[in-house]
Amino acid sequence: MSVLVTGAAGFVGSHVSLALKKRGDGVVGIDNFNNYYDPSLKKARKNLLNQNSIFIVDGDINDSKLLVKLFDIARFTHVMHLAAQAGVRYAMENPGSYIHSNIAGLVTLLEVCKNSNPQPAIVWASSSSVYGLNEKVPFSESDRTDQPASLYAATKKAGEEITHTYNHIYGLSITGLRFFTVYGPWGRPDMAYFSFTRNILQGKPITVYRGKNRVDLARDFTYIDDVVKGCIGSLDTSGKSTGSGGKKRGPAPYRIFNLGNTSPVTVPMMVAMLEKHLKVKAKKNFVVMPGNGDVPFTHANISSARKEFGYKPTTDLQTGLKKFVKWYLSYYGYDQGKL
Ligand SMILES: NC(=O)c1ccc[n+]([C@@H]2O[C@H](COP(=O)([O-])OP(=O)(O)OC[C@H]3O[C@@H](n4cnc5c(N)ncnc54)[C@H](O)[C@@H]3O)[C@@H](O)[C@H]2O)c1
Ligand SMILES: O=C(O)[C@H]1O[C@H](OP(=O)(O)OP(=O)(O)OC[C@H]2O[C@@H](n3ccc(=O)[nH]c3=O)[C@H](O)[C@@H]2O)[C@H](O)[C@@H](O)[C@H]1O
Repeated sequence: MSVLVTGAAGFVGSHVSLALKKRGDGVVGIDNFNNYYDPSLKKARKNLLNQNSIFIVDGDINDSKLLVKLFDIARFTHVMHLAAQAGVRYAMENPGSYIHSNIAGLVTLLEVCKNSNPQPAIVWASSSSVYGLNEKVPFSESDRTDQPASLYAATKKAGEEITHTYNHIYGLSITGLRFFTVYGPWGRPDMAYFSFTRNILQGKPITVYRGKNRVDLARDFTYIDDVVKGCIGSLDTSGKSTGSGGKKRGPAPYRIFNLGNTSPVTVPMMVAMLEKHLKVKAKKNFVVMPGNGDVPFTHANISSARKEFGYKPTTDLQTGLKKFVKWYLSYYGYDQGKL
């Protein structure tokens, strides 16, 4: 297959690009290298991809002319759409960036896909955050998703509805993947496991959020290699888009899958694992979860993805964090000035 990976200099995008290339697929990346977190980490991921003969175009998914050019040259059969403004809490600081990338950028990309020939099949990243404050766990794809707790979640939910209309009207094959708190080597510095590691090594305190009545928060942390397998399984089973030149010729698949780990771990337990691997005790400040878009827990039911493409996560949090810490120390050393 010939795949356009958007957000290829990002955490998940860089891993998926490398895995696709490794098995022989054609891969072209696009990323705008924004400074939501340290762009030098994105550049380092780009260098790694370049060394593996993957080219990343420096551009924005809102640039339709650039996208049309890329589609004309590469005639993509698939799009792995991972470019987005991620992060739950940052939405209160910079709401516009979520609209720019997750809504406007998505529509620009879909418009270009709808008009191209061949019309690609699209697999894109939604989020576990669409389950909002649902209390029934594990979360299944058919559960309600109309009560988002953050603007980030609202834009991902909107993405699910927007992609549905492009499937319905133009016959685009669409697969939305609800990732659950993905972690691992080359990860995102804004995420808790990563920023906690940095602070612990620097001897700085970490803030651990808790629910009311001191209830611990929990996440269905999912290791990057498992998520990559899920992305590739989705691409391989995505079927064909059934339109061309903007005209639908028949029904195309519209699918949504949870890609989680099915074994939630509390945040204090995650911190204890980091302490063990770093061999340093954390200075923990427990704070009641501020009303900033966080949800108390996540837990995926993954039976749909298992049935459809054999998705089966194999890395538990303890093992995955060990691999993350090993990477972190080799990348940053003990010179914490880089972050
Ligand atoms: N990592 C997780 O825990 C997690 C969980 C659920 C969903 N997701 C989703 O998975 C996808 C990948 O997440 P990630 O963790 O790799 O995040 P990331 O921030 O590392 O990667 C996203 C990349 O997209 C790029 N980008 C953002 N806006 C762009 C635009 N307008 N044009 C071009 N490039 C743009 C960024 O520069 C970044 O490199 C995102 O859609 C995210 O919302 C991630
Ligand atoms: O699956 C998703 O859909 C989302 O996954 C991820 O969000 P979250 O699960 O919120 O990850 P993350 O920030 O690492 O916080 C982890 C835990 O640490 C707690 N947390 C966080 C920060 C802090 O300072 N203290 C703290 O206790 C915090 O309360 C939480 O309980 C992605 O970032 C996001 O892009 C989105 O896609």
